[in-house]
Amino acid sequence: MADGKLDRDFLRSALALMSRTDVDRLLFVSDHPPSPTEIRGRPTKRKLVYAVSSEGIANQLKAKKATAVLIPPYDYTRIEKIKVAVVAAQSAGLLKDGDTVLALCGPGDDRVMDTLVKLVIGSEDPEEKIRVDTLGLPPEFSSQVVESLIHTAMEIGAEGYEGHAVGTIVVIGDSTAVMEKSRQLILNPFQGISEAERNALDPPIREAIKTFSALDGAFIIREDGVVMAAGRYLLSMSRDVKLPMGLGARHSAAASITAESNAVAITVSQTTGTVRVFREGEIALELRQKLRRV
Ligand SMILES: Nc1ncnc2c1ncn2[C@@H]1O[C@H](COP(=O)(O)OP(=O)(O)OP(=O)(O)O)[C@@H](O)[C@H]1O
Repeated sequence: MADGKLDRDFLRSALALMSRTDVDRLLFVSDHPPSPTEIRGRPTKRKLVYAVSSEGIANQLKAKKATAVLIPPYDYTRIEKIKVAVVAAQSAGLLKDGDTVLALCGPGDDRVMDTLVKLVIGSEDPEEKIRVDTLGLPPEFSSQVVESLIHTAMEIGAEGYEGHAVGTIVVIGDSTAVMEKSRQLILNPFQGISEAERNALDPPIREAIKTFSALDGAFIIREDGVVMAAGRYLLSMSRDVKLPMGLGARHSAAASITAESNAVAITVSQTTGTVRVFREGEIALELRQKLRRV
């Protein structure tokens, strides 16, 4: 049976592994950072990256010269939380291909850490269950745009719209081709708004995306975050896609558009709330929810 001492020893052992030269980063995925006494004197604390779900905690850590990234505050499984934290750290430029990362997290509110995962960024090993590396975005993409839209998708999956589960597709990049391969289903709510005022990097625009996710059709977004349209029906029906059984028209349309263009598509399943990122006709990242709130 676990007791407090075992938990403390587990944490200490994980922190001790950080000092190995073949470990590049330790991702500490929790809103409860270890106490200063646990960290004090560890020469390798610069390898520590905290992934926290509140801006307040992130700011406190940054004030202490620690490195912190923000992840959405939803109750995902441990592995999903680690995946999101890795995406956030990658997008902040804290991880690079080939880095060996240890990620620590726990269940629920993460007071007790009980899971330690080792992963290599960019590894193609099919045995590796965490495939965040395969996102491998082309250089024209802003990882900040993609990451913030993944977070928005997770919020849509967790919260829905006014208590109802909703699903949606967000297509990012290669927007001229994507517009050609889609048609308008409803009036485009973003039409007539200047480019500067419809960028998904702005929180109010992401809020608008959450609201409009209740409408039918897909969002089309340029690499730099400018929202080109909402309510688009994707016309692509590529045979060149790999989809697991059980996924329907929405996921197939998202996979197809990425097979037929250089775009990336993020889907939120209305049925399960699962967020998937598609690239080149395949799922590159899958984030399942532990508990649905709607
Ligand atoms: N080609 C398309 N372009 C844009 N939206 C689409 C397209 N095809 C389907 N959808 C949207 O997906 C919705 C759900 O379709 P379906 O149930 O077949 O998808 P699914 O892949 O099983 O996804 P979910 O898990 O959300 O149910 C449709 O009502 C429609 O709003």
